[in-house]
Amino acid sequence: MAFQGPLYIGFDLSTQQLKGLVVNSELKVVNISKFDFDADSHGFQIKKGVLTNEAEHEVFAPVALWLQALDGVLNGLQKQGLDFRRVKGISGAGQQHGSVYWSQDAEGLLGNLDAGKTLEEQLRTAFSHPYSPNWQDASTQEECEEFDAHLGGQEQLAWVTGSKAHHRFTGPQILRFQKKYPEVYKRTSRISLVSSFLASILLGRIAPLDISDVCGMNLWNIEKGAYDDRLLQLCAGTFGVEDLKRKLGEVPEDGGAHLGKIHEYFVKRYGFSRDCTIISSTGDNPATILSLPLRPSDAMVSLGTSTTFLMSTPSYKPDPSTHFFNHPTTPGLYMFMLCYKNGGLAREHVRDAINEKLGVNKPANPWAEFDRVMLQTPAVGQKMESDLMKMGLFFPRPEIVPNVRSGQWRFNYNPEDGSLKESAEGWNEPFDEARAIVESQMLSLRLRSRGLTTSPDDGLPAQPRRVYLVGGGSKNKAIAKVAGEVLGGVDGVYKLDVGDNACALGAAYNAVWAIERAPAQTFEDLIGKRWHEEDFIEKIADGYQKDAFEKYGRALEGFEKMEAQVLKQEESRRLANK
Ligand SMILES: Nc1ncnc2c1ncn2[C@@H]1O[C@H](COP(=O)(O)OP(=O)(O)O)[C@@H](O)[C@H]1O
Ligand SMILES: O=C(CO)[C@@H](O)[C@H](O)COP(=O)(O)O
Repeated sequence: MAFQGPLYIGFDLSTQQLKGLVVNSELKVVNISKFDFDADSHGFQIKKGVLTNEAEHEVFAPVALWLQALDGVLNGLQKQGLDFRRVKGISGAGQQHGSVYWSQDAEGLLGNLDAGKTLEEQLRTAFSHPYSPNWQDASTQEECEEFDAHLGGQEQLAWVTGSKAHHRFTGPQILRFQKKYPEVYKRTSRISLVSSFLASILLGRIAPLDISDVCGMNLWNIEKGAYDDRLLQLCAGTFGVEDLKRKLGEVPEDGGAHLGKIHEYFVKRYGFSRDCTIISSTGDNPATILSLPLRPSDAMVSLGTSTTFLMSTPSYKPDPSTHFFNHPTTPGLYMFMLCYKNGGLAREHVRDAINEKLGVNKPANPWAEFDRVMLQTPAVGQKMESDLMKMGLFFPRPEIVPNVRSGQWRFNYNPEDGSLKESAEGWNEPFDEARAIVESQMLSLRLRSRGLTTSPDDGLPAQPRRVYLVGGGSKNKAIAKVAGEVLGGVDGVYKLDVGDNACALGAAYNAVWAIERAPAQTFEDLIGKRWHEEDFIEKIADGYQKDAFEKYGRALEGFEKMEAQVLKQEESRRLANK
């Protein structure tokens, strides 16, 4: 008879889909089920998982969509024959910063779910507001300015909360919500993050916020390990700090906290055991660093809808252009993060323009031409050393780092004399843009992470030891090749065997650790002992190559100047339009 040991589910509630991934105690993946929001949902006018109100730069997602998706994923696992009785623990990961506003009826409805109905059918009135502001939202410029000013400046806010104010961060979002919909805010009984929303549904009562994900709000004082009352005061306005504290609830210190047993709904409808434990759910990026025993010298690049760069580090060095979060499982460690809005969708724009120009219609692999053209294009578009370097910024959506409006900028840079000119002269559009967009994204990562990398060996420049690619784009070996040339990584560029499911895998590992750990055993220790590199990762590209790394080092100087010039131009434009 087959091994009948315990199983663990990790959910990933991201921008464009919900995934459920099942592992056993040996960390092997046994089932995956996916619900694609655009393709598989019904009744929502969403595009790429979200709705937009361009006039106010709002981006938001219908919460009911996620309820439909959760039943959808569980149905999918059931069809695959998963024996739900074996599932001992469930953890999850949610797209970061999004907030869910619960109505006064929420606790009653959650506690009395009827297994004969879908979640969507019975929880429609559990929300005081039907939408969750999405991380791509850019409607909170005014609120961000208030947050940054409140503690004396961006540096101070970054020092206290790990980040300066960002449009998508939940504190500025709640402040705007509270001002825009005061009556709804008043009627809101609780506020969840997307991660704790997911845990709440599984528990059948409102779950606490997670110790790492709470750092994505601009409200949590990382050093004190508590909400910062000054920031809560700003956020809550006339409604007061105590009311907001009640709405947000407690935050357990333990990222592997056992929140309680799964609700009867899931026992009756899907056949879960009553003994199945719900573990704290974290943010999608914190969960991603849990998909392997990451060392402080390694870097992860998540090529999802957003591009994120992640490191686990013992040093807390906050800066207005980066993010620090509490590590999701290990006190004393932090997660360093860079986050870009213009990741996968921006690359898709270039891909589609190339396919259109070439008259390629609905190809089996939509990335084939993008990859071919990118690999044929020389680094920074320089056919000869004496050519000018081509570089640009490609932002179909307003960007986070640097904080600029949507737009495209193309430049020519002369590394010999350091001169830089905004010009598309010599650019063969859209073909040169395939390499330029990937280089641009990678150069930005190298620029902003260099303070955290160290020299891996005598005589080698500071760089990551390994670069792990995860997320949808990690399937792409051409992108991996350019990533290695720009970022380095002496040990090479790797992808996880689970491909674009790293985030769900990290959540599942969190559940394994939370249930099976010995007293005081760390996540790294437990997962490290069970993790077999040869089974779980694949080297897909070389990392450090001296000549390429040095060339991109020269390009980096031009890139930094280019960003500064665009920011200056934009500032003048903004002032002129005031
Ligand atoms: N072969 C590929 N090459 C490059 N990018 C890809 C490829 N396959 C998928 N992607 C990108 O992956 C993105 C989705 O990534 P994923 O991690 O699944 O998304 P999410 O942000 O919802 O977690 C898509 O926007 C797409 O651009
Ligand atoms: O805003 C951030 C991180 O700060 C995003 O990374 C979101 O967490 C959404 O991620 P994906 O859906 O792209 O995985």
